[in-house]
Amino acid sequence: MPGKLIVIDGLDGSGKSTQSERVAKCLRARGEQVKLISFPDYGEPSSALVKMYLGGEFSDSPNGVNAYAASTFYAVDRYASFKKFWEKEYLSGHTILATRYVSSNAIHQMGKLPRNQWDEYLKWLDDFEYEKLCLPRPDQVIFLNMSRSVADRLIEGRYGGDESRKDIHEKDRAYLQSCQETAEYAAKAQNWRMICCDDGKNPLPLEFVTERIMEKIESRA
Ligand SMILES: Cc1cn([C@H]2C[C@H](O)[C@@H](COP(=O)(O)OP(=O)(O)O)O2)c(=O)[nH]c1=O
Repeated sequence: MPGKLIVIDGLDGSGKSTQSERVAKCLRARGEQVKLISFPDYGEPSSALVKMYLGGEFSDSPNGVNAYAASTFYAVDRYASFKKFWEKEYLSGHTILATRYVSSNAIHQMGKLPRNQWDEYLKWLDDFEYEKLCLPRPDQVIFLNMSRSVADRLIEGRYGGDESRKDIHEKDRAYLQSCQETAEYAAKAQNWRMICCDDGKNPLPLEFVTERIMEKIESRA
């Protein structure tokens, strides 16, 4: 029997990786066999097109690469990761905890399209990644919701003010702002669980957010 696939997603700078590691620890402490995966899979050659895109080799602006083209770069990277690194564990009942997944395409690519094409895009994405590529559907998507201003500060801290280290998404504030809107739209359409991660000024304590995530995971059934 396949295991569980739980996705932790969120906007850039929302603390996904930190929380995924903390949640993996909690699940392991409960005796679950957990494999932690993360997308893009930067350490693997399958992420080459994603790196070219984020590095600005196709265009300086996210909008210079259309939503469908960019989505396929990420989807192919996911496919390679699934086949090489977690298909067996997933099929033999392990819990797979993914930092970002198909949901990230909805959040970060859909906004390149006019709003009246968002439903069509979500339908295409679902069909392409889950039906055609046969990637497993998540049992649960948990979205870490962090105000743009707080996330921006965390991103700045990460790069120490060095603009050149940011990818084309991180450099574009208007684009990042539009991702908040697409995330809220997709979360509603696809029944993601939203967790608020800041008090409007500062991030909430890590332990508090981890507890909220664990509550969502436990109340899944
Ligand atoms: C996994 C994934 C990421 N993305 C975007 C989100 C990010 O802006 C960018 C790189 O992801 P990531 O390195 O996770 O960004 P960060 O560490 O800043 O949170 O790629 C997609 O557009 N589609 C996807 O499927």
